[in-house]
Amino acid sequence: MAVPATSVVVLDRGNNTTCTVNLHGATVVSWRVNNQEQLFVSKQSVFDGKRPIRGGIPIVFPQFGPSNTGPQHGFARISRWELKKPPERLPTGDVEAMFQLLDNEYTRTMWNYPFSLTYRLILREKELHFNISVYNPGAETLSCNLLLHTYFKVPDVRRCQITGMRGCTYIDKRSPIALVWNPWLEKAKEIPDFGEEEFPNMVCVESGHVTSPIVLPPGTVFEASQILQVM
Ligand SMILES: O=P(O)(O)OC[C@H]1O[C@H](O)[C@H](O)[C@@H](O)[C@@H]1O
Repeated sequence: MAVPATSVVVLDRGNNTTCTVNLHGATVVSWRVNNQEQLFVSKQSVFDGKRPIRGGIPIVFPQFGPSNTGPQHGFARISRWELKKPPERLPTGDVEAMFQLLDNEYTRTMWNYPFSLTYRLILREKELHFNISVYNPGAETLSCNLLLHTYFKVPDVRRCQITGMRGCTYIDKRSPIALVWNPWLEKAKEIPDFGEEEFPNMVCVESGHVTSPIVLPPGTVFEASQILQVM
């Protein structure tokens, strides 16, 4: 049986509140709350099961940025993930699903370590909860980055305010926990899977562990979580 290049899993909470996950990268490609889309996906994004999806929430692992041995931002966003637990309604009415990525021949060519990544999503009435964990089942210590590269859909980035950064040191490009990115016009022109007229409609607020590596001794797990909420 032919396996489709990309396929999606939908968490449906009712009341036009849904979350759609593409198994290519376990990329959340849509989050609708009362039918209002919250995430940006470029019209130029290519769904060929090879390239990363340009938008939604790609998962950056095992490294942020370029690498000598593998693709930019790692292979998790271009690997096909398994659906570990299909969407299930919880007693609260919320909907939960789980995804998993294990090391395989392909990942071993770029990063020769065993690992298990587990991604758990819970869709609530106005919130989306993310839990992601990296487990090291091997005998060697692992060192990696992990980040959720969230592309928010906004009416006009030039009129956007991102709060909660007060007191943070501003470093152009990187910070240990949160990164804000928009290509703006010139860079947008250079990105093949991004329309140059689209930059006002998105802003990435990325949370993760990128400036220093996550160090995982054998048999240990690193867990991170993120909650998105519509006010
Ligand atoms: O084009 P990509 O590989 O998806 O990377 C998109 C962007 O990701 C991050 O936000 C980096 O800080 C940017 O430098 C990079 O351009």
